[in-house]
Amino acid sequence: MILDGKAVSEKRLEILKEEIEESGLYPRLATVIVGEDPASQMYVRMKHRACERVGIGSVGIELPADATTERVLEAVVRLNNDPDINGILVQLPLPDGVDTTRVIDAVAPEKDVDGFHPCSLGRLLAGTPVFAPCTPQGIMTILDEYNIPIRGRRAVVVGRSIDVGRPMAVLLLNADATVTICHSKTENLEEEMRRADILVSAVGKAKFVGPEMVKEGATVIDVGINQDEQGKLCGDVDFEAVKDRAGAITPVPGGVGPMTIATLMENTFRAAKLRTCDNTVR
Ligand SMILES: NC(=O)C1=CN([C@@H]2O[C@H](COP(=O)(O)OP(=O)(O)OC[C@H]3O[C@@H](n4cnc5c(N)ncnc54)[C@H](OP(=O)(O)O)[C@@H]3O)[C@@H](O)[C@H]2O)C=CC1
Ligand SMILES: Nc1nc(=O)c2c([nH]1)NC[C@@H]1CN(c3ccc(C(=O)N[C@@H](CCC(=O)O)C(=O)O)cc3)C=[N+]21
Repeated sequence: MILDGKAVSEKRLEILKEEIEESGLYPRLATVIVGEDPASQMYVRMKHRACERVGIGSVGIELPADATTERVLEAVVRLNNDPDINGILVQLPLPDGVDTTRVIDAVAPEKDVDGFHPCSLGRLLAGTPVFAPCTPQGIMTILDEYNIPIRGRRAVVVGRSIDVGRPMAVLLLNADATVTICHSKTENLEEEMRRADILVSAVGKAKFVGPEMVKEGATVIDVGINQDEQGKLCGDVDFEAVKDRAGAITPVPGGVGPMTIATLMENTFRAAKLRTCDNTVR
């Protein structure tokens, strides 16, 4: 079975659009992009388009590639203090000269719709999440939409980044999976991966996952965004070789990627609601 993330994202965006309309709120997202990396510019454009579609206002702050950390922090602080802004997203990666940790830490936790602030990650770990990172949260939505059982199942996450691997493992743990996190120092990686009922690959290498790493019938979630030899967009999973062995699998494109953006919209609406109805964040 193909897990159609694109279709799930369309459905969720339609529901969200109605919810926003009914709420009478006008949520607003600010994006911050530093430099002119074409991929980052494309992602930010996609986010702004999604905002428009569901009735979220958006503003884009663009800073030059040679902006200092202080300059980026200044922009973030201004957005923190702007009562018209509910959500702040600093597009990653930042240029080498900018201290990414300081910038992420500067985002007001109640506006941290990306879920990368240590406060958001800590809450997730504590089991009381407010904003979970969009990519792994979007994956949980796909699993839920397709009724893939998680409780008691063995989940293996390959990758331990702050934005994907770690929060993915915690979300699966919070949903009662038995979770293993693998990374570049893992011994017997293939053996670990083959034990997975739910295998999530967030590595960033084309054709990283072959059929020999996948248990028959496993659910395979492909987070990777890579280019193949022809320069075509592809995931971490050798899709053609794995798809018949997997019980369910996400394609690239059309799998996890669209869910990341849909979840960002959901988080931004939640940020707007939080401000009007409670103050549990911070
Ligand atoms: N679809 C979407 O919405 C999104 C897709 N992505 C994509 O997902 C991929 C991963 O992103 P991200 O987590 O940010 O990337 P990072 O580069 O931050 O993390 C990659 C992880 O893979 C691990 N790794 C690298 N090589 C191996 C190996 N040979 N064996 C086992 N583990 C390995 C690394 O281990 P170690 O920690 O030891 O170095 C690291 O933990 C990328 O392709 C990215 O473009 C990212 C965000 C959103
Ligand atoms: N602060 C921050 N937050 C992020 O969430 C963030 C980020 N920085 N930096 C980069 C990564 C990457 N990312 C993707 C979003 C959508 C698709 C997506 O929609 N992809 C489409 C294909 C798009 C195409 O045609 O290239 C798909 O997979 O079907 C992919 C990747 C968010 N990221």
